[in-house]
Amino acid sequence: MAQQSLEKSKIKFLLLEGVHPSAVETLRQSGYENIELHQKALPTEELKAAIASAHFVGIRSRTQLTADVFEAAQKLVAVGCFCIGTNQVDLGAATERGIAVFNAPFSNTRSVAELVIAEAILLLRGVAQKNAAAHRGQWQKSAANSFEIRGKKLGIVGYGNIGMQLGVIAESMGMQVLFYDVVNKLPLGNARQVPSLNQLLSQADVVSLHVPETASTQNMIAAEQLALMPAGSILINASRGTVVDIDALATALREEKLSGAAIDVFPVEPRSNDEEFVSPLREFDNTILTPHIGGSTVEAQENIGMEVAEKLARYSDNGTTTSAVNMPEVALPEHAGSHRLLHIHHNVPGVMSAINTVFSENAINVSAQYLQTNEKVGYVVIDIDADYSDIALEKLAAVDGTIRTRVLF
Ligand SMILES: NC(=O)C1=CN([C@@H]2O[C@H](COP(=O)(O)OP(=O)(O)OC[C@H]3O[C@@H](n4cnc5c(N)ncnc54)[C@H](O)[C@@H]3O)[C@@H](O)[C@H]2O)C=CC1
Ligand SMILES: O=C(O)C(=O)COP(=O)(O)O
Repeated sequence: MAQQSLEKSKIKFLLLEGVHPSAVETLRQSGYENIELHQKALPTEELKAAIASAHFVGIRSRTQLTADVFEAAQKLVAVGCFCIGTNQVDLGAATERGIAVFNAPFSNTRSVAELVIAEAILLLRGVAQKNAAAHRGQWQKSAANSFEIRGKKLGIVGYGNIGMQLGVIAESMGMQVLFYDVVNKLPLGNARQVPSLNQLLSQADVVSLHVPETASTQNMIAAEQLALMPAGSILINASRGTVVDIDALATALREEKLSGAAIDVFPVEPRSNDEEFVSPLREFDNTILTPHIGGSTVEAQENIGMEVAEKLARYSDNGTTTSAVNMPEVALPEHAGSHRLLHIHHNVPGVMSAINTVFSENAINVSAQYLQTNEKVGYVVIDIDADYSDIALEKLAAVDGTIRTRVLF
């Protein structure tokens, strides 16, 4: 597919799921006015209709961008996930179509870590069930089974940006921090990496999950793993709903194996605030259930809005892919005075030499060239004299292995 440079007024941004107004403000400051905003995720058919004319789409965790949806999105250049997780996007399908996907890898980590600390304190004090009882008129003043977090062991599964931040805060409050991760990680403070999930589960008073949704994390915590946890321990999940077998967790709570749980993400989540929340966990007073709000703070959403909108605007303006999750990363200078060709191709032998032949055979002078590849895709950016960009775009689009070309004026 070859795309001509468009005037900014013609470039359409479709922003879904109530992304923060800071995103709109950032896009406007970059000169983009054609912005369609929706406060909710759209049902699939409406999504396909809206995305058909969009060059950029902004989503959060709810909107599923499947291959089928991408098929309807023939003009789409890039996706902005205004969140951390990108599991809701079929990244393979996006890459095959040369659609860059961006996210906000840091902006809501602190919000998640703070929520987890709060939940650990509330659950160790039995506040969830005492609060529920008080709402029913029962007065449960007692110190039985009520503990400080100081000195307790926190087991973090997935020691990435959130897990590490959580560990630092927990340690400053006197907790001992253990973590399990598939990668060897530098432990911050006095945290200690343990070699297996089972070792972590068998000794932690509080287990908190911070892994992404992948095949390896699917039902990572099921009956067998719950059985390893010490009696009276606590499970917190603010990662993805697929990581915990929710029926097994319900059984562990019913059998009073765990003294409580805090769950923010669910295998099936309501599509909007108007839909009923259905879960086997609703019956348990000692379980804090939150509607996927780990990253939903004013601070996080405002920062995410600016961060992801800036990435989309930069990619639109000059082709920069810094921090794209599915494309080779290229940080580009401005290209005043020249036209810029962007070429995304399958990373197979012969494509670069065919591209260079286009310029040598047509006597087109290249003023700058930038290339990055990952195992699947190559991304080359070529600045040339304005007079030659039409012919170069046409010839580049015909090179074998081309996924997408675009020219920027
Ligand atoms: N509840 C909410 O609102 C939010 C939920 N999240 C979720 O939290 C997840 C984690 O976020 P970050 O810490 O920023 O991600 P990250 O990518 O920085 O860290 C994830 C860590 O998990 C590890 N990991 C991956 N597979 C593993 C496995 N099978 N076993 C053990 N460790 C494994 C990785 O090596 C990495 O260290 C996100 O992917 C997202 O799904 C993120 C933000 C808000
Ligand atoms: O950042 C993430 O991965 C989250 O889960 C937050 O999702 P949200 O933007 O609140 O739909």
